[in-house]
Amino acid sequence: MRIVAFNYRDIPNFPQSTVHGHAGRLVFGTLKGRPCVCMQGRFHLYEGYPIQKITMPMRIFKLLGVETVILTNAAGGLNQDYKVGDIMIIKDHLNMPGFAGNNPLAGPNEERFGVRFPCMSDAYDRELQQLALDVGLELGFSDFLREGVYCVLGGPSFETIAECRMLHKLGADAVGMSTVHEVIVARHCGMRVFALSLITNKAVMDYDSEEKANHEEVLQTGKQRAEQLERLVSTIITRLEHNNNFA
Ligand SMILES: O=P(O)(O)O[C@H]1O[C@H](CO)[C@@H](O)[C@H]1O
Ligand code: HPA
Repeated sequence: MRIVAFNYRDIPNFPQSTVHGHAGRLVFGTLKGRPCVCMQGRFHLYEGYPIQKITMPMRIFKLLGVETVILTNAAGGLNQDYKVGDIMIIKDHLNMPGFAGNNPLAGPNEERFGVRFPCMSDAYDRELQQLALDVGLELGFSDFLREGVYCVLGGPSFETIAECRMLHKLGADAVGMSTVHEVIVARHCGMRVFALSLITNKAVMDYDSEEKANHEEVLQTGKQRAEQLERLVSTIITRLEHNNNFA
């Protein structure tokens, strides 16, 4: 397989990755014969970037002709049935920064990308969710494959116990600091979206608990499930309709 990779620092106006574990490269290649572009590292609000900068890659992908975006993230499990290592197909989201007016589409609307008031009730493509469930079953992943609601916060501090309890009551199954802004911009410009959370740690919900959320555990769980996540995503891609480019 031939790949061509660009360091983010060599791409004019591209943000830089500042998070440990994010390589900071844009990689072009083929996955099982399908052309794709892959971000090795994304951007977060807590890095200090304006929300429009965080999501700029989505519009670049649109201009490159990408039709389907596949997003993955690490997240803390709020749903008490979830275990560390579970993979959650995201079926919906809670956009907490958005409640406070921090939405990547705020400001003048870019009409060449999409409408002023885009619908978000269909943000996560239902056919792709079903495809992921089918592929998960085939691969023998059903025991650790879930479907749920992802909630984004600004970070970088992890949540307090009271915050975790509140988010769970509001209907969130997992919490993280990314993805939702990218989804909003990708949907605004009409790309299909599929997203997965790897439950890297359990959100602490109990004052008697000795557990503490930490980035090392997040990275470690990511490494442990990397191979299965790769198989799941690459098999999903092979089943996408022909001529469907993706990021
Ligand atoms: O959402 P991704 O980028 O996968 O990473 C998650 O893990 C980091 C915290 O450990 C935060 O960046 C959080 O958003
Ligand atoms: N909270 C927020 N973001 C996260 C977590 C968490 O517990 N785990 C990985 N990213």
